[in-house]
Amino acid sequence: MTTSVLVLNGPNLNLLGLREPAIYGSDTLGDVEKLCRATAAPLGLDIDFRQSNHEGVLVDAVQEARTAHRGIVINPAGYSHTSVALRDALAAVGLPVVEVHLSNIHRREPFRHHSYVSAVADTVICGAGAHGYALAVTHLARLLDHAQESA
Ligand SMILES: O=C(O)[C@]1(O)C=C(c2cccc(Sc3ccccc3)c2)[C@@H](O)[C@H](O)C1
Repeated sequence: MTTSVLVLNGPNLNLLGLREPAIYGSDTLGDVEKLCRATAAPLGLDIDFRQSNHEGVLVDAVQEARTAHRGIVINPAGYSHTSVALRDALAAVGLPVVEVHLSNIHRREPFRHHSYVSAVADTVICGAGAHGYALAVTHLARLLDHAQESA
């Protein structure tokens, strides 16, 4: 049975690759999606890859994942630093969560150093660019394998 995971992307990531390549790299979000799918397939994972600029749409996607998916990779983008609602949704669904940031948020402006999501994430990966998504998918598979072992 194939295991399905949600890869959820926050605001403005649909514009990825167009500007600030020194910070976010030159990959587009489409490139990131292809990388996630190529990483997931040999691990027996299916990917539901989504992006929204709207906080409520992201909250709805997290809530839907409770019954539709086994785990979540999330780049909350700007909502990392502001959204208690997104944090609460992730805590409520009780799925394994890997938070990913393309940039090293701890080496940027102070307002980016805190993420509300990190307090409810199992793992946080930041500063590895698009490769961070491959690391996140790989690690989520490991978390799920462990969950199966302990079940
Ligand atoms: O590093 C990240 O992935 C991050 O999550 C992503 C963010 C982000 C914010 C706005 C746009 C983009 S992508 C982009 C960058 C430049 C031009 C167009 C799109 C990413 C930041 O809000 C976060 O602080 C950090």
